[in-house]
Amino acid sequence: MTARAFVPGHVTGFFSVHPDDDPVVAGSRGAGLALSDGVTVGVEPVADPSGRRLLLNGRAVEMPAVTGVLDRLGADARVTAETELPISAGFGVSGACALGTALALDAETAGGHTDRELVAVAHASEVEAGTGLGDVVGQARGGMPIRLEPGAPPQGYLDGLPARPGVEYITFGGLDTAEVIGGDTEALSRAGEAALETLHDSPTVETFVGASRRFAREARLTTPDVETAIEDVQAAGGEAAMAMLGQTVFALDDGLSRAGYDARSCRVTAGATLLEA
Ligand SMILES: Nc1ncnc2c1ncn2[C@@H]1O[C@H](COP(=O)(O)OP(=O)(O)OP(=O)(O)O)[C@@H](O)[C@H]1O
Ligand SMILES: CC(C)(CO)[C@@H](O)C(=O)[O-]
Repeated sequence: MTARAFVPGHVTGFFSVHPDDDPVVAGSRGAGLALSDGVTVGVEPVADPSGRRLLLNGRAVEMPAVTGVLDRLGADARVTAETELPISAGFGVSGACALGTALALDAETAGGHTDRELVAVAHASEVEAGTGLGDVVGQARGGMPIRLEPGAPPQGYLDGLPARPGVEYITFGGLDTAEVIGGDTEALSRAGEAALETLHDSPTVETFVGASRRFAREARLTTPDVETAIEDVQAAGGEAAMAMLGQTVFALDDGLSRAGYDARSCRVTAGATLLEA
């Protein structure tokens, strides 16, 4: 029997970058959505490092965030990840694989870690890999996480919006997260901090989407396809913004399909959890 965990996809609407020498403390502030479209991760312990594999939708891939989790937990395993989400398109698939591996591995090996410790292991591995800063803590919390302080708890501190809206999304292509967060992030972070202030002053779903839309433009991250889709959704009376960090647009409720797009539909959902055997 292999232990399995479900980790929601996580779309960040806006963020600021907060580096630190300690990868548990480093991270981002910002806000996002945990989605019912996510990643189901199974682990099967193996005898030694030569047996380590990550199969993503059946294909052998490299994901340093997952390798980091195995290293930190001192374990060797064959990891299988199944997802309907696009990779590198702003859904935190690597964070989901890291967190799912940590949760399932602990269950499989009766490893004796607490939730908080496993979240810290996955967060630190994701930060070191350079593939995310805030997805893991958002995926662990679920709902509409607001990351008030960067890093994994107890340094990191989250609140959230209690709303659970329907969400649609469409992807026009990927963006290299490591390239963006490894580059000059000063202007981006200023825009992210301003967006967090805006949401703090008016903590509603509509403010979240509006502040995210403004952030994407101020940070100069939108592409022509993304801009057009956002404008089309607004013209049809809906609310949409860009998913960080991908060429992806998300909309509230049926905003994209009402604007004529062939979008995928899901919901805001609860945080990561082990699945029944
Ligand atoms: N087919 C693939 N395309 C892109 N990346 C892949 C693929 N297979 C495996 N990977 C690995 O998956 C990880 C993708 O991380 P990346 O941060 O770009 O995307 P993500 O986790 O889906 O989320 P986000 O876009 O929200 O940052 C990398 O570690 C990369 O090496
Ligand atoms: C950097 C990031 C946008 C990548 O998905 C995310 O991890 C976040 O919000 O910190």
